[in-house]
Amino acid sequence: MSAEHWAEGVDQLLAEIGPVTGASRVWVFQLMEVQSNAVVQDYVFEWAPSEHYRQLNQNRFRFFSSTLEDPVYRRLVEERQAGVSHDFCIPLMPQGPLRSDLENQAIQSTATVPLFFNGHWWGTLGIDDCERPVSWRGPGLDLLEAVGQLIAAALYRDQLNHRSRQIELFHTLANCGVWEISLCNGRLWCSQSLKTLLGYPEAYSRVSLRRMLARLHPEDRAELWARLRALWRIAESTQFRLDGRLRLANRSWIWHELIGEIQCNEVGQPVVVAGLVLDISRRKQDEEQALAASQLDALTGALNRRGMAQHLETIGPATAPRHLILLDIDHFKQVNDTHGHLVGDTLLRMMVERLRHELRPGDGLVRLGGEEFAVLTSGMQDDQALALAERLRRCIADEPFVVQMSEDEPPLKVMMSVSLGVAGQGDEASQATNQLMAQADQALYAAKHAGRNCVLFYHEAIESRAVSLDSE
Ligand SMILES: Nc1nc2c(ncn2[C@@H]2O[C@H](COP(=O)(O)OP(=O)(O)OP(=O)(O)O)[C@@H](O)[C@H]2O)c(=O)[nH]1
Repeated sequence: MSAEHWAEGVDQLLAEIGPVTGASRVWVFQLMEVQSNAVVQDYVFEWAPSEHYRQLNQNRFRFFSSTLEDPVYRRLVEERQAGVSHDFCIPLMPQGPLRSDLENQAIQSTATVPLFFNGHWWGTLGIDDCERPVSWRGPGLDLLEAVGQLIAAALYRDQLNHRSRQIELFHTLANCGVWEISLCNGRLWCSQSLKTLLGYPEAYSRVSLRRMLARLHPEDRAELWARLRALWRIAESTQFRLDGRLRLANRSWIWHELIGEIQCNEVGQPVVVAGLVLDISRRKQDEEQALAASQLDALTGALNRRGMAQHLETIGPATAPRHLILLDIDHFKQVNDTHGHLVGDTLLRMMVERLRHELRPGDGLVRLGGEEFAVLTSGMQDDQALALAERLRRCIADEPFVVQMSEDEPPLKVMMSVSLGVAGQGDEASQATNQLMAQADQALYAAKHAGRNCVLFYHEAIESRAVSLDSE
């Protein structure tokens, strides 16, 4: 009987034994509920040689309830629950409700076999003969019992198939695999979905633990061992979670969460480690994007102060001279006052674009706030940093910004300029960033003082400021 088409299989089976027995009807009732004074059943399968004998579609057999008030019927039910088969030749039955009920259905003889599933009475397989008052005991009942066992086996297989389909579906939907390692013999078992994920063919019999661990990123493998060793010492059933990168069939490293449980035997010895592997690449991507976004200025896309701290951490303690260029837009208030804040915002964005073009990928462009920016560079000599600052000044001042706010209005041409102060860390790699910032700020202040739209290096700034203070 095909387990995939369990119901069709039962229909076919009934249709095969029906003609062989010459019966008027072969049927299956499914038990719904045994109440204190009644049994509720449903008529679920039927074979009959002609329409005349059909009962399945009659409304009275839909979830029909049979009372247990009749002691004969009550005993019949108790015996069915105990797995007993029955056969009745109706004219030979004692008078009573059961006989009347069978006579009302024009049954002359009948045989029934209880169907068991998971140790419980699941339903009843029956055969009715409306023409012959014969005894079904012997080969007839034996055949019915064999068929009953086939149906129960098919039911069981169907449920197992159903469960394994559900589990595989769950694995697929949840993007997860299941594994289990026996600590007694080091054997690994893994689910079909995990094998597929790792690129093993469906029929592959066993993935070795060594191969599986080789798929885990070396850093994460070390972390896994450290965790397991720590848990080992506690020696009690306990769970752990670890984010790790798995190398998949396509050789890409994909973030997964390993959720495992150490199971101990009765004397507290770890015997099994089992768990799940969940694809968390989407979550990791979202986290990385959120982190990156939290380090960027929302208006211009330049780094914000948090991003600047991260950038400084990434380049580490400077091995090569590091420079900080502070840049402040000249008379930006006037720009806002003349053209409005929206135009001001657009100009800020366009300005950042222009500055980016002059920078190398490793340089950090930071919006410190308002119309003040910083550029962090490393690997340059003082004169190179000064030249870069000068290029930055020119890229803003030399060309007007063309702003098209709406299609109905002509484009605006806005000239802008910036003042810049540069400070260098020189060979003193230990110089703190805020000290560098303070020096660049002094240079910027001096550049503003010197008439704006110019670049001053920290030392020059001091001198020029001294000169200008002298002349004041
Ligand atoms: N459109 C716009 N304007 C901003 C933003 N942040 C700050 N500003 C404006 O930038 C202007 C800064 O003005 P000030 O500090 O007086 O400086 P300034 O007019 O550029 O003059 P100097 O720096 O002395 O050359 C103010 O009008 C702020 O409103 C922003 O995000 N968008």
